Amino acid sequence: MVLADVSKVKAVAFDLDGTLVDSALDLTVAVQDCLSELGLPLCSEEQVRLWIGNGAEVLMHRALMFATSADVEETRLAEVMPRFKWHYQQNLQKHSRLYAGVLAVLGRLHDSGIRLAIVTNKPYAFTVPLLAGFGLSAFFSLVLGGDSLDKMKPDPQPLLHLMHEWGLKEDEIIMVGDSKNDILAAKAAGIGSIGLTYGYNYGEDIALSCPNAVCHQLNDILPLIL
Ligand SMILES: O=C(O)COP(=O)(O)O
Ligand SMILES: [Mg+2]
Repeated sequence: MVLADVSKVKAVAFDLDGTLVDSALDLTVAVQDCLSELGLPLCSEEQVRLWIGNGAEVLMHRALMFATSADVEETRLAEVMPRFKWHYQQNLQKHSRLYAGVLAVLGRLHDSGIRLAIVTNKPYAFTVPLLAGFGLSAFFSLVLGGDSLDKMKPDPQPLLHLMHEWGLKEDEIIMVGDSKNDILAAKAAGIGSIGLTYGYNYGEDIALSCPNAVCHQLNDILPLIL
């Protein structure tokens, strides 16, 4: 590593999907329910894993493009989104699972006095119940969804907002995530990042985005931060 001076790190911004929660199967089921209602061909979980990363609307846009083999009008997407949201809300947590070590790692950081935030591209309305359902709410004093501000990752806006809210300098916070959007957002905000290899990153190697460190399991971030 790596991070310039870990002794300065006071806060960690965590990504959610592909970092703390493996949510791909529940997202797949919601996408498939929508496609099925529309009489369109279904997609696979493998495909959905490649489409996750830019929020629910882009996910559904990619699914519709695949299923219709055509570009998707904004109006069509706007009609479908309420159905996607309805389906996903029914089964936010049916198949989703925490990745190995999540509770222990968050507990350790929290107990060490590190402030924790969620900075996800997942819509806020799904993020809050999912965190609650997995017993994670108490770890996070700030939760930003993909629709909480004007812009989402890879734009730095959510991270800059968090740093402003908590009065943090660039070397006092790091971003931990599975996607190049997390690493790009961190770089644009001027902060360090740790890339995780087990999540969803459009089928690409997270190392190609040049995070400050790459970890294969969440547990491995602890010695880099504490
Ligand atoms: O919902 C998405 O597309 C990605 O969510 P994430 O930012 O938590 O990975
Ligand atoms: Mg992610």
